[in-house]
Amino acid sequence: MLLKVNHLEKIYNKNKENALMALRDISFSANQGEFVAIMGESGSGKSTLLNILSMLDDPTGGEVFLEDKNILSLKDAEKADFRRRKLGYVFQNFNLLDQLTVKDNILLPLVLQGMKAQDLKAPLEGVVERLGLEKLLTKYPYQISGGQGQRTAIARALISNPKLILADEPTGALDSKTSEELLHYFSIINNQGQTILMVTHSAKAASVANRVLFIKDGKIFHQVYRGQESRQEFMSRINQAMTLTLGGGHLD
Ligand SMILES: Nc1ncnc2c1ncn2[C@@H]1O[C@H](COP(=O)(O)OP(=O)(O)OP(=O)(O)O)[C@@H](O)[C@H]1O
Repeated sequence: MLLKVNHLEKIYNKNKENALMALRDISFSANQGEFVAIMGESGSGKSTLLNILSMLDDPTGGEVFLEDKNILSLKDAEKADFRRRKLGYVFQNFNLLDQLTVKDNILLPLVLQGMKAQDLKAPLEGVVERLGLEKLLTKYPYQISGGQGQRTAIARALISNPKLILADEPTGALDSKTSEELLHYFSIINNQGQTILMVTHSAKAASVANRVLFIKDGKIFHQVYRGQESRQEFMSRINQAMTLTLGGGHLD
């Protein structure tokens, strides 16, 4: 088991008048190599969950294990190091730095880890080849398209060879053609063994995952597995499950 989440609870402003329970009893796990999508309506707790898994925020209860390590028990210095080595991030707005070239953006996580210049070449070449970025390396983020920016962001997420990639609405700012391109790359890296956890509003995006978790009112309401279904079949099942999740229906 790569990731194990046990009874996660998050109460914002705990013990205050305006306390709000954003996550109430979230438990799930993910195997190495799985591609899990997380869906749920606005305010259901998706970002809260992702922030906790990203180690940017602490829960008020529960446990998170990554490779059998309880990430919530780490001290701050260990936490920063663990995040850099084990996790990769892809955000909706890419978060590329405009003052750095594509190449330097991709290398940033390794530079922050303190890796020596001569050790950067091999990992750079690996991700550049996987994502077809050879011709873009000397360009700046404002000189490339949205899809190219998102591919750069994936390369940056992959370069430290993370155990888990966390993606927050990665197609949110892309048109449908570019979204498909991004999802195609996600599928490729997943087929190569990369574990991915992706929050999305889009059934189309979720349909490239192996499994979709539906969150409602801070709890996991339902999950669907793709199995042997075609992407189209899986997408229609995701849409049905989404309707039930939104409509407050009961599931068997
Ligand atoms: N820092 C915070 N302080 C207090 N309440 C918060 C905070 N962040 C989120 N919340 C509340 O927690 C609940 C869950 O929010 P969250 O952002 O996790 O939902 P979401 O599913 O990601 O929504 P969206 O799809 O709109 O991004 C919401 O009711 C939200 O208002």
